[in-house]
Amino acid sequence: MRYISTRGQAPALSFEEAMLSGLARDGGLYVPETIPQMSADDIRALEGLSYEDIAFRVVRPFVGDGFTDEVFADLIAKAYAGFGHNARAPLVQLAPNHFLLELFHGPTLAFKDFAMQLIGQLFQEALERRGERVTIVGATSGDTGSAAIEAFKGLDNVDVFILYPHGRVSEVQRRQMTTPPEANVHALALDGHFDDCQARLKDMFNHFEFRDTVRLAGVNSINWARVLAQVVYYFSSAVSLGAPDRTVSFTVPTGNFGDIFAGYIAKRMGLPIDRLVVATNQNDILHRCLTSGDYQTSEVHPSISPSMDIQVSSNFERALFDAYNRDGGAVAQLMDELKAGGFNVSQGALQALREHFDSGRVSEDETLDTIRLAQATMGELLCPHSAVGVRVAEALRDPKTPMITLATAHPAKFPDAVEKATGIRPPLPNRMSDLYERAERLTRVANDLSALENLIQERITK
Ligand SMILES: Cc1ncc(COP(=O)(O)O)c(C=O)c1O
Ligand SMILES: N[C@@H](CCOP(=O)(O)O)C(=O)O
Repeated sequence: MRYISTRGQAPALSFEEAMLSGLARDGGLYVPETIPQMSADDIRALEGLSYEDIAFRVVRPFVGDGFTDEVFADLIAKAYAGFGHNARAPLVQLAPNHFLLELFHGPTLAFKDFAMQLIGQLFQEALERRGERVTIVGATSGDTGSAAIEAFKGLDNVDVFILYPHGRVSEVQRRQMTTPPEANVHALALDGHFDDCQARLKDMFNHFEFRDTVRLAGVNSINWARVLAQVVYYFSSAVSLGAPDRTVSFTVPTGNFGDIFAGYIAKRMGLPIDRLVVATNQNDILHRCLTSGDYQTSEVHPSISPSMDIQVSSNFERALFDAYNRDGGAVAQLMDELKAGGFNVSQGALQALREHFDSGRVSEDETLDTIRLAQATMGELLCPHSAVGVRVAEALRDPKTPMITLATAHPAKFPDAVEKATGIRPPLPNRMSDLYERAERLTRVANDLSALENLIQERITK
């Protein structure tokens, strides 16, 4: 299995090389050259298997021979052992034919743990075998950062630097990043918003001297392994509702487009998915683009679903690559236009995107109202991101097709919004109930590439 860049100029890599590299050297994102297929019988055979066994069967064909079957199965087992629910990703029924996929039972209470716990294991195994060390730099609007720190803290062959937008993440998210005492963890509070963090991260990848000196690696969803690990719960949930003999749809609270792109990969592999619905908050560039074809960035407006306060949606590039018939030159040109503010998707490509994706946008008041209603009518406490998903799903779903809405974070990560809507302040699980008493450690940083690079080089634990 080889991986190629969405901009068509970087060399093709193996799974392990693509995982350890992160961004391709032409600025593009790695995608598999071909998508492995699962037949209806292959999918039917997943019924009744554990989450770990499903993960093995879904992910294994993408990985190639870098890991033996035995080692790979062992790494999957270790990745999910710390989850607080036996099913790992349980389904809860919200209404007739509307289900909530709870993805917040991992160690940091957000869906990011599904991928981050697995790639933490894969990185460790690959780095030890190669005798290498890496510097991970991540950009976060709150959840990727905490999940990455949890997965990589204390490892000898990794330093992990997380850039988060100062003042724009929830207190729980910030404390999850700033309280781990391990010396290889560095929480950097950047003056700017998430898009600035992500842009500086990409600048570091495109600055080859720095990239090679620190042996830069990325664990954002620019890393293909992150997206791949998220494909699994599309299979596990659809199968438990009757796939492949029953078609389902998904609604996904969306920011960087990584999670919903994983659903698209599941569909391309053969999972019978009807619609993939993009649900955005007031930062609605994806909804505007899927509606009009116009992908124009504008100011980021802080919201009560802060993890989705994103305007430059990184993985949309992967979807565009397919929509433009895998023409890397066309994608590179769009990404150049994006630097000047935006681009227009061609009619053909827009039609190709609409074959799979629908979209909806939710205001702040509607988000609060949905949290309130879900609690009042179903006793279900939703985090604001999940509420955005539920609202859009209810508006757009076809009552005859089961709709699965992804619940991407635990309500206790966003207690202010949940309390405002319901009067209930959701408590943190026992294992992190002392989070507010732990000492914090962070560094304020300017939105300045060379200052950031210098700081990282000084801080790397040798
Ligand atoms: C809780 C939560 N929901 C939804 C999203 C959006 O996911 P994606 O960026 O993969 O579209 C994020 C951030 O990524 C998140 O942290
Ligand atoms: N919402 C994310 C933003 C980064 O997304 P990623 O999936 O590309 O890592 C976050 O919580 O950090």
